Amino acid sequence: MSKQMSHLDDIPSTPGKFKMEKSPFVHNRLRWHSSLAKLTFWSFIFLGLILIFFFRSPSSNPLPQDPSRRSLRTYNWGGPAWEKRVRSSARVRSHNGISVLVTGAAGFVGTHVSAALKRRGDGVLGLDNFNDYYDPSLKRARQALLERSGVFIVEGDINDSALLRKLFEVVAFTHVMHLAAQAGVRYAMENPGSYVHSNIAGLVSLLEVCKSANPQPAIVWASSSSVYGLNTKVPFSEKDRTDQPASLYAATKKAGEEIAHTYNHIYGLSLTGLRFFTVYGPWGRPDMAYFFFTRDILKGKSIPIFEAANHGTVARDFTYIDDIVKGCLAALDTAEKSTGSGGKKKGPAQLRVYNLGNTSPVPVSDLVSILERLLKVNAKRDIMKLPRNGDVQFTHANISLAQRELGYKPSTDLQTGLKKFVRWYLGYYNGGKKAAG
Ligand SMILES: O=C(O)[C@H]1O[C@H](OP(=O)(O)OP(=O)(O)OC[C@H]2O[C@@H](n3ccc(=O)[nH]c3=O)[C@H](O)[C@@H]2O)[C@H](O)[C@@H](O)[C@H]1O
Repeated sequence: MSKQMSHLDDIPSTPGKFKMEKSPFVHNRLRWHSSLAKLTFWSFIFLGLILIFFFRSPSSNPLPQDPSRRSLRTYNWGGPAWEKRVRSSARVRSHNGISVLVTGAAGFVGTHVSAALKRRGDGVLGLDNFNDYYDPSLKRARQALLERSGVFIVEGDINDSALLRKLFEVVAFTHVMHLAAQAGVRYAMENPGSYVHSNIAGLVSLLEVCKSANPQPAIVWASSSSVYGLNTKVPFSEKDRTDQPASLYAATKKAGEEIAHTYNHIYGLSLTGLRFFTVYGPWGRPDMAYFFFTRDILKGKSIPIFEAANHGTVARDFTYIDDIVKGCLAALDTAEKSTGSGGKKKGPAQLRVYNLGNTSPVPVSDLVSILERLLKVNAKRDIMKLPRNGDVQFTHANISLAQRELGYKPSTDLQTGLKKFVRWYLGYYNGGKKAAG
């Protein structure tokens, strides 16, 4: 009995399914068949699970656990009709105009820059992956807006090198305005992979294609004020250290600046990084404080207002979108040509970094007071300690370099800019009745 028990214990089966025989041969065969049946059964289950996962997955990305895969959908592109739209959108319509590929064109800054370029007769082609970091319907509305002015946005990811190569095959872009990125300082703790995917891998993917393009385009791209990290000397100057980022977002933007240096050095790509300081305005990003404060004040929800240690003020050098757009266009207009060709450097090329800020930081509590006045609603203020999740206490740009070399001169104060934002917000969300998501 005890022997039989030990055999039974050996057989990985549901009791009662097998009639146990005494013969060791029959017994062994049974064991063999049973193991085979088990193996087949589990193989089918395993295969089934793989297939279910595969078909539920929006792409065949081999990194299914990677949270950044959100944006790696498969996109439809190519074909004669598609190429025609690409060409027509990128066609220069003014004397001395430039032809620009704008990545992140359905984003906040991307939409405004694309529209401004198109208005002055430049050729503009947009590229955007329409990911769902925030409400994609807002991105679709921006797309519709651009479409009406003749800007086509290709749906695709900057990590798709085949798509990028195709775009450069169809159009000889003179410039790339690279604004596609994973933004937001606090979200980096929730989804770090998406920052590496867009801000590092995506940037390299784009630069790889640009370096091989013939002619190579000049590239202007969005860095961030967050590269100044924990610096305490203000205002922040381009000469200051940028080696103590407070968030992974900041670290990826800083990495971008170093990557830009490398591509400039090895391949002769002309590269200009713009350090944006908390850009706000109509068609803005719902993940930013001024935007969701507006939504929550209107809803009567309390809003968390951060405060530094010992009731220290948290402040930002809020910069209005129209000023940023002027800075972007000036950077494109002053960008020198890349010097390489066929993937080889032919001579030194331009490498620049500029602060694009407003030079007048405003405490976050003042931002809330302005919103209260504009919305005619009192906010329910929930003062809380500045969390250690990526935020820095203050930002303040020294813009003298951009002033000197780009003619950059911001002219919109926070009160005026927020007035325009609130007007847009109330119109877009139907008088505040349809709240932002
Ligand atoms: O310049 C940049 O490079 C970055 O600007 C922006 O980051 P930030 O300056 O952090 O903007 P934003 O989140 O609107 O917080 C504004 C203020 O509200 C405070 N804040 C925020 C949230 C909250 O719940 N409470 C609060 O007080 C908060 O402490 C802060 O003082 C872009 O999002 C980022 O993508 C990048 O481009």
